[in-house]
Order: sequence, then C-alpha cells, then structure tokens
Amino acid sequence: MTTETLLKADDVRVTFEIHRRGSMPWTKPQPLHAVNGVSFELKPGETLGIVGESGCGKSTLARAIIRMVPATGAATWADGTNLLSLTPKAMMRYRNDIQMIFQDPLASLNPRMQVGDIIAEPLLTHNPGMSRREARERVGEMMSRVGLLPNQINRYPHEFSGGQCQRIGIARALIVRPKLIICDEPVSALDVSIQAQVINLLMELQRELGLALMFIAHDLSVVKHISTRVMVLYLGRVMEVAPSADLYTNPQHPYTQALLSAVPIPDPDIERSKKVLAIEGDLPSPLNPPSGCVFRTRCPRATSLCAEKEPPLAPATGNEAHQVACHYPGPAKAEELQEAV
Ligand SMILES: Nc1ncnc2c1ncn2[C@@H]1O[C@H](COP(=O)(O)OP(=O)(O)OP(=O)(O)O)[C@@H](O)[C@H]1O
Repeated sequence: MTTETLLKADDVRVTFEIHRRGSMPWTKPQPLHAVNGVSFELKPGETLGIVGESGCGKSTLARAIIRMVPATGAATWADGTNLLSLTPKAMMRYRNDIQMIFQDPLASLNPRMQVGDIIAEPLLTHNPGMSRREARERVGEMMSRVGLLPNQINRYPHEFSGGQCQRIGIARALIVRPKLIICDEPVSALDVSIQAQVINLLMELQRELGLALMFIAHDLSVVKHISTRVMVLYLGRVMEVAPSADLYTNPQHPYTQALLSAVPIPDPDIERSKKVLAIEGDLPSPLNPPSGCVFRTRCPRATSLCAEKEPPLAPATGNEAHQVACHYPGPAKAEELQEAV
C-alpha cells in the first residue's frame, strides 16, 4: 500500500435550511447542521468505517463528497482538486474514481432494466464510444468476479435475492474501476449470514484492486472486520476516530463505549452477564442541539464544563491517530456500567 493520500476531508459542513411544519411561509428557516466540521484522511487501500445512530449525518457526509448536496470545507482528491468546489458538471470527471453503493439493493436498481444494462450503464456513460459487445463482455467478467452467473445477464432485478442485488450494485460500481467506493449501509437490509458474504466480497475486491472504502453502518459490529480506521459520529460531529484495533479495545468516548455495549457477544453466558454503558434518553433535535458538548444530555460524565465548552477533537492516549472529543475521555468506570437486561 502506498502512503499517499487519496482523499482528505477538512472541516466539511452541510447545513440544511428547514421550514418548521406549519410555519408561515415568511418565517425564517432554521439551520440544521447535518455535518458539522468533519475531517478525515483516506489512503489507497484503506477502509474508513463511519458509525453512528440514525440522523447523525453519515449519509449526508457521503453525499457531500460526491456533490449530491452542497457543502463547505474541503474534500481534496489525490490530484489536489477540492471536490466540494466543483460544479456538478466538473464533478462528472471524478465519477469514475468515486462510486457509491446504497443501502436498499433492490430499490437502487432500475426494475425495468436488465442487469446487464444496469451494470453497463456507468461504463457507457463514461466511454460513449465503447461498443455494446465490448461492454457486455466487461459486464460478464464483472458478474463472475462478484459471484453472479454471467448467463443471468438478461434477467431483471426482481429475479434476484437481496444479497445478489447488492452484488449487482457492487459490479455496477466496480465496472468503471474506481479508486474509492462509498458504501452507504450496504448490508443493513440483508440477513446476517448474507451480510458476512457481502462484506467478505468487498474485502477480497479491495485487496485485489487496491480500492479505498468509506463504509457506513449503524453499528460497530458491522464495520469491525473491514475497517482500517473507524470514525464515530453524533449529531454531525466526530466523537472519536481511531485505528480499528484501538477503537475496539480501548474506546475513550462514552458514546463509543455505549455503542460497543450494544454489540452482542456470541457466547450467551458472557452476553447475559456482561455490564454495559447505557445512555439515557433520545437523540436531541438536530435543530436545537445542546450547548457545549452535543452528547452531554445523555452522558454519564457530563459536568457544567460540558455545557459551556465544546470539547475539541484531540489525541486521546498520547497517540496522534486516536482522537476523541470529550472533556473526560477514558475507559468506562465501574459506576457507569450496569447489568445488561
Ligand atoms: N435533504 C435534506 N433536507 C433536510 N434535512 C435533511 C436532508 N437530508 C438529511 N437531513 C437531515 O440531516 C440529518 C442527518 O441525516 P443523515 O441521513 O445524513 O443521517 P444518517 O446518519 O445517514 O441517518 P440514517 O442512518 O438514518 O441514514 C438528519 O437530521 C436529517 O433529518
């Protein structure tokens, strides 16, 4: 693996202007900061796992990078271009390099198109001179590569299972030989056994092709094996980011500890007797986030300092690569833990 950077995100922000339901048309819209100052770096062949509860801004961050929503800050590609400053037309040049796989495999495929045409579509868009025959050959090779039978090329999406539809989505993304694939909850809609197959396929392809992945998921167990680094988001902010091994063995932020507590342990005896760090209450409204640390209203460690001052993202354990945004980082204390129910 090379050491150069493929994508460097710096202080990415996405704000939606929201009109409250029932409000008068002349009332001022309210800003919703869906992504609020996110930075990260991705090298070729790496996987960044992005985790957090529903509504924390994972998909918006992904959509910002491919210019599906306007954003400020920088997302600098390997050639020095800030993708966030490009017009949608100029962004087309990079759409070969950055592909996306979506959550609901069946819904993301056009039901009226044969799978061969679905997979060939991005190839023909970017290579208008390519003959249909050559495109079909490439599609057949790619179908075999992702574990589909090339003789199913004329079938329609509804004739495939969920896992197979996700393989079609992966083939469609890979056919243009991207350098980065953004996977937005690609396995959330699949059965657990199929989830593992799809993740293993992505890991194999990644090794073979040197792909970088951004892999979005709700829960930490899904991204554990595939991620080089994991970033935990809450209300659009980064709470903790660390190399995978550090994050799972030595989490520093109480929110990460709570997310890890929710990961089931396969041994039922250990699972029954485990102690968890439970967080209270619901996610605050993103239209009215808490002052200071946005996690403080659900945090067992919160003090008045947390209401006054937003903690910066800073090295946690003397390790520059492990960063945490908390005034009181550290392992969960005995008094914060309770019996799992
Ligand atoms: N187009 C939009 N207009 C207004 N608000 C939006 C829009 N898209 C997302 N949001 C809001 O931005 C916040 C972040 O949403 P986002 O979908 O990025 O979260 P997420 O972490 O991907 O959630 P999920 O796991 O449910 O997909 C949410 O409060 C959401 O309601």
